[in-house]
Order: sequence, then C-alpha cells, then structure tokens
Amino acid sequence: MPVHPAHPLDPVRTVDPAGPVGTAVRVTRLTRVYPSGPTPVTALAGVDVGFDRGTFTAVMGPSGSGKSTLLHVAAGLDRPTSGRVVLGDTDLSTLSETRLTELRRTRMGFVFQAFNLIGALTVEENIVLPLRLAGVRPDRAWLGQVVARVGLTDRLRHRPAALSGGQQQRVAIARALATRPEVVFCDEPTGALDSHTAAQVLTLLRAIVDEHGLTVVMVTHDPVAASYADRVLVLADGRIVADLPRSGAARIAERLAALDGRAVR
Ligand SMILES: Nc1ncnc2c1ncn2[C@@H]1O[C@H](COP(=O)(O)OP(=O)(O)OP(=O)(O)O)[C@@H](O)[C@H]1O
Repeated sequence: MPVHPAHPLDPVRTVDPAGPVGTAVRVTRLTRVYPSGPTPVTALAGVDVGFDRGTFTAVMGPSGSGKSTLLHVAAGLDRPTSGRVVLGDTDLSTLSETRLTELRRTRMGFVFQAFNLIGALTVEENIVLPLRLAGVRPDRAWLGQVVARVGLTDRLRHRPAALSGGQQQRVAIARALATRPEVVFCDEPTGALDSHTAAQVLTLLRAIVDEHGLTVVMVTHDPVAASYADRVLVLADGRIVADLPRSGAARIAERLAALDGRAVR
C-alpha cells in the first residue's frame, strides 16, 4: 500500500487511473408529492437517473423544478412517495430510519449553502463530528489528506466564526469527506460565496472527484459552477428535461435559456 504525501499541491491518485466503475447512486421512477393544502404539489414526477462512481454531476433547473427535492430524496434525507433509491447495492426503501441514519453518516457526505458548522466547536472538531456521531474510528491518514487538500492545516484550532465564508465552506467539505463517503451531495455550495471564493470551492470539489474517485452531485443555479461538472442534468416540473455533457458556462446558459423558452411556449 503506497504512502501518499498529504500535501494540497500533490495531486495524488488513490484510485485506478481508469476510474472506479459502476453506479454510486441510482434513482428509479422517483416521485415525491407533498400533501400541501387542498392541492398536493408534485415535486418529482418520475425521475430515472444513475450517478456513476467518480463523476461530478450538476443539477440545474428553474426555481421550484425539484432540484433540492431530488437531492434530499437521493440522499435519504426525505423518503420518496414512490420509486427507489439505491446506493451501491443498498435499496434505501428497505431500511429503517435508524439504519438510514447510519448509512447517511457513513456512506454519504453533505455540503449546504449555509455551511451548517457548529460554532462552539473548533474546525477540527467540526470535521470529525460525523465520525464521532457514527462511532467510527478516524482514519488519520485520510483525514490528514483531506485537511491538507482543503488547505486548513493551520486553522484546525480556530472556531468557524474566525474564518472567511470560503474557509468555512472548505471546513464543511472536509467534514463531508471525513468518513470517505461514496457520494457527496451539495446543495448550492457556492450560493453564499463571491465568485473568486466560489471558484476555489469548485476546484476543490473537482479535485476530490479526479484525485480520489469520489462522486459529487451538486445542485446549482450558476452555469459557471455547473461548468466544473462532467454532466449537467436539467429539471423542469419535477422531470429531467436535459442531460448535457461537460460544457462551458456560456454553452450551459444557452441551453438553459433554450429549454426555458421551450417550457414557456
Ligand atoms: N415541504 C414542502 N411542502 C410542500 N411543498 C414543497 C415542500 N418542499 C418543496 N415543495 C415544493 O416542491 C416543488 C419543488 O421544490 P424544490 O425545493 O425541490 O425546488 P428547487 O428546484 O430546489 O427550487 P429552488 O431552486 O427555488 O431551491 C416546489 O413547488 C416547492 O414549492
């Protein structure tokens, strides 16, 4: 087993260069209906999609199109009304709430727009919190790589309030990676950041896919953010209306505008 230097400038490949194979998460005929008042809201109207291991997918679409709902259901934070979510070879619908919580803590990572760090804990304590909650012994070599990769080695004893927004989001990414999850779900991870800081965070997400073979699924409104992804899924009215390969921001914005025009007609 080679020993990898834990330095952010060393692009260490811990996976086969051919890339990991298989599907990290697959959702099948997924629907989610919210029983909201007299008229139920159909947030997902039959979504079929697989996210391959070692890939970065952006999920886009107009406000209310179902992006966050898809992310939450795929991540087991919310149950579908019908359809299936399979992580690796585990069908989430077969799990009790307790087992689902365990699975989320050990096999998934989460990054949200609002960072969601715990102010009373240090950076290091925030990063290892998922391991403590899961009762999993920290893999020190992996944590060292993660902390170095996100550039936080000299900030571990600080509290989140003493960090910039970009640094806080990098802590949140390190926390999401602490258990070496199979999939990292990100909901507007750059929504609260300026464009320069956002670029650093997106470069980091790209790097964890390329260097460590992790799978990232990211909801975003921003074509620039989506241009870091290998694939861009576009939702409208709870359905996938486009599945685009990696493209530049201008091309993504063009395709979104074209789809929007079609939806209006
Ligand atoms: N808890 C809820 N109760 C009732 N309706 C909900 C609930 N959560 C979401 N919805 C509705 O489901 C639909 C999809 O919402 P969702 O948040 O997934 O969209 P989105 O594409 O992420 O939107 P945005 O870009 O504005 O965050 C919307 O019509 C929304 O109003």
